[in-house]
Amino acid sequence: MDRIRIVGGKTLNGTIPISGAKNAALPLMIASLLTDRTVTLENLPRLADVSLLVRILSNQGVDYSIDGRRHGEGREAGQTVHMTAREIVDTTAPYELVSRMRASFWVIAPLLARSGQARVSLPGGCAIGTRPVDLLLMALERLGGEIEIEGGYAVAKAPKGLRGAEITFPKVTVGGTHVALMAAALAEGTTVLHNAAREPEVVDLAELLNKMGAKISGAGQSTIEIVGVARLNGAKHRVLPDRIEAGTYAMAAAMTGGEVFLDGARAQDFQAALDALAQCGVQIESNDEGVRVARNGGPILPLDVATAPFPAFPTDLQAQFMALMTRAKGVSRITETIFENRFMHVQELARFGAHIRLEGDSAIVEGVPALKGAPVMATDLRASASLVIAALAAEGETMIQRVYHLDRGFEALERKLSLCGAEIERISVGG
Ligand SMILES: CC(=O)N[C@H]1[C@@H](OP(=O)(O)OP(=O)(O)OC[C@H]2O[C@@H](n3ccc(=O)[nH]c3=O)[C@H](O)[C@@H]2O)O[C@H](CO)[C@@H](O)[C@@H]1O
Ligand SMILES: C=C(OP(=O)(O)O)C(=O)O
Repeated sequence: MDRIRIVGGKTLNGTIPISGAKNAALPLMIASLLTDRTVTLENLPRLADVSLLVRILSNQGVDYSIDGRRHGEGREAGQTVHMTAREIVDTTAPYELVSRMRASFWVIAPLLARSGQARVSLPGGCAIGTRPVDLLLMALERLGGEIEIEGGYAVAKAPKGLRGAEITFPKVTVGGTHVALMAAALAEGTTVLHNAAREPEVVDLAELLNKMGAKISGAGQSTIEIVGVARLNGAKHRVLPDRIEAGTYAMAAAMTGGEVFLDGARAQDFQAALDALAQCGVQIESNDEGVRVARNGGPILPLDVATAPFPAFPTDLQAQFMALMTRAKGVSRITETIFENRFMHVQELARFGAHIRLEGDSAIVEGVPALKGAPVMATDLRASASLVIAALAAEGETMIQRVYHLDRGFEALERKLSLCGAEIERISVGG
């Protein structure tokens, strides 16, 4: 199992190319099941989750080819994938694969919409809470799906096809919104989603679906209207830049000091996080090309933040921000409102000498003058990123174990950071 070794204390300076977003790439790939024509996705990140989803989709009948390799000056070019599901050969998505990744459960929507049936294992994913799928199933049932849970699988049928409906989500759900968009795109009649997720990844999926011939309006707002169509076509689409990757490197640069340009990042996609950094004393500038983040000498100021659905501060940057606050000049309170168990990083950050105590859904972080390197263990994807950020600023050596969590969502992390001056290497253990 690989480990990552970091010797802290170097400032970060340079340019970091931002990859395509994992959380956009996954639903975009799944949308290829909705048509017998070719869906081409550019700027696909090289991530473990993407490879796993390719395996799941190919079981279901998606033929794929991938091209595009690294080019020029150390920049990532992203990959281009062509996906064609001429026919659905298997409407089952098995436990062995779906239990490893939350988003793969979303295949239930295109399978049901296109084939009238689906049998999909209940999902897995990061251990950050119970993560039920009741709202996803509620949306499909509102559209006419009949669903039972049998042997750990959601077994869905739509013998009379799907039909448009009014769907009100009692809670904002990204996955629920993705599933409803895909199913409603091929339903008969009009669907209106109320209290839909407004995340940029939802907008990206709606854009692809519209290029495929869907009639979706309002994506990015709380109310989305979908006029169903009988069939969808192929299309070409570029995966949007990863706002969580960009936010993570912004926090890394804020932590170490220095100046980093996040090449390709779109400030509007993570404005709440950039605003928080600005309040912590970090200089932020953005333009059409990307976002510049700098902290030259001044202290890190403490700040209270609470996670909430977009456009508020994202839960996927909570752990990274907590790492930054461990070095702030004062006390900050970080409140997690999305997932009930997303504080696994607290006990690992304590190994660096951080002072953090939990009070219900909040972490109270008392900044310390210095962190010290330590052996630590990654517990989930974004928690792992928080350990990298702490290690970059800690005195001495840190060894991070279980880095397969990082490989789910950060493309070429060591390379991107070392090109900016970090002392970081991957140690492959056992070949
Ligand atoms: C692959 C992907 O895009 N993952 C993201 C997606 O996850 P995901 O789509 O799983 O997250 P949701 O937005 O659905 O979850 C939000 C909240 O709703 C709850 N809920 C959700 C569905 C449901 O049927 N019932 C229910 O109660 C969840 O437990 C959670 O408390 O959005 C999360 C919130 O921004 C991010 O942290 C994840 O990185
Ligand atoms: C929680 C995450 O991913 P997933 O929903 O795939 O578990 C994440 O991207 O931070």
